[in-house]
Amino acid sequence: MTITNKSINVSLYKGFLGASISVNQFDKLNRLGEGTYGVVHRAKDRRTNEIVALKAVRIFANEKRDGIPNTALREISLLKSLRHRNVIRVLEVAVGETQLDEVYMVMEYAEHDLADLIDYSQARFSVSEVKCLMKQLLEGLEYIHKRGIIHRDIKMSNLLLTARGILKIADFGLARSHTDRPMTPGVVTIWYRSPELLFGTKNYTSAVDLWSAGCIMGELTCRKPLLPGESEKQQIDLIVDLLGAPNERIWPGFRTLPLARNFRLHDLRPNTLDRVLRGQSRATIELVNDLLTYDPDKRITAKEALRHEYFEERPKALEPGLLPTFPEFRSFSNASNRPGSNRQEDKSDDSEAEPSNLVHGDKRKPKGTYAFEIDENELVLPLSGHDEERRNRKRTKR
Ligand SMILES: Nc1ncnc2c1ncn2[C@@H]1O[C@H](COP(=O)(O)OP(=O)(O)OP(=O)(O)O)[C@@H](O)[C@H]1O
Repeated sequence: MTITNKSINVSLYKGFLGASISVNQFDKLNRLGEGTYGVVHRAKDRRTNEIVALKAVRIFANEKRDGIPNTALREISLLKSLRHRNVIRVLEVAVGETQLDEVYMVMEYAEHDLADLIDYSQARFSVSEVKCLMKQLLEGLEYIHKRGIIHRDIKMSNLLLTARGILKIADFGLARSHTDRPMTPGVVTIWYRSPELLFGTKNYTSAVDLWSAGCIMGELTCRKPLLPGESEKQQIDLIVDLLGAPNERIWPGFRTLPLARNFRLHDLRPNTLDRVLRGQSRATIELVNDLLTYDPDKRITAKEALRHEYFEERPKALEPGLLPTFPEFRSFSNASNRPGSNRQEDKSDDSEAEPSNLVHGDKRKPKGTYAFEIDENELVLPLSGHDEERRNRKRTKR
């Protein structure tokens, strides 16, 4: 179904969304977070006692009059059609008891998002753990790209992680089926934004998600954001510092991009990725480089990346079930702050046989004591020193 209008009437959306149930079937437990398109709660399904994530789909006042905005419908219908282990599953759609324009997405629940794990638990992933996460991210991307869907907002906070180590790509609020129509630039969070978007292209492809994946891989590997720009200009400067300047030779057509003229790029800068990733294997540096290729047409695809030597060489990707768990984070996901994880420091020689610092299965108690109960509603905990970085990380579309 193609949606062309700004919104769709309530009378139509029921058929569009399929059968829906009342939101009263769910007990809200705690607030997980809030994105541009709505508040997300952890909730219990009264019928089954299953824990789910309940996302209220925000309907902006100006759109409310006409029914459900097509951005919401787009996300819901897209997600409902997707079935992949690494893509968050929409289980069903719930509506308000009396108001039909209150729409909630009932999603499978994932305990963490990677932004929180990095910011609050200061999770330090070993090589085989990073490989495990990257493999899952690329598998999810391969799946959606094969279906003509571009996510466009791949970032740490949109990568959820279940207690069983399964990475789930979430938040398709900005996703859109890939067509030949020009699309609006400026939609990927700036740290993970591809150069073609920064230079104002209107005809971008699924390659934008692979650039973001390169930034994620670099960040997980270096344990700090690779390109934490504060503005488009600074973002481009950081990219040029890291990779050297783009030019017509390595990126044919670059000069014709709408904003390319606005930037003075110094041609002689070398690519410094190997310096930034010092100590990593050649294959690691090569794959990040392939993902961070200026020319989107030459950028590696998800399918190709999965066949890269990086995944062949040792240490191999860990099985998801062997990823560390962060038990004290459970049920707190996305509260204002959280205690640290019970992971030990990464001693890491990345032995694939016995992954370090893991809390397999987990019977161990988290270190430290916490002055609150697990199922508290709307937890508000003290803020940590990571808040500035978190604010930036969470900062989104401009
Ligand atoms: N299925 C889920 N299970 C657990 N937590 C979730 C789930 N979906 C979303 N969340 C949490 O809720 C937060 C808000 O999610 P949402 O997708 O609405 O916005 P966002 O990605 O943070 O921001 P934006 O939509 O503006 O890019 C996420 O950061 C995530 O931690």
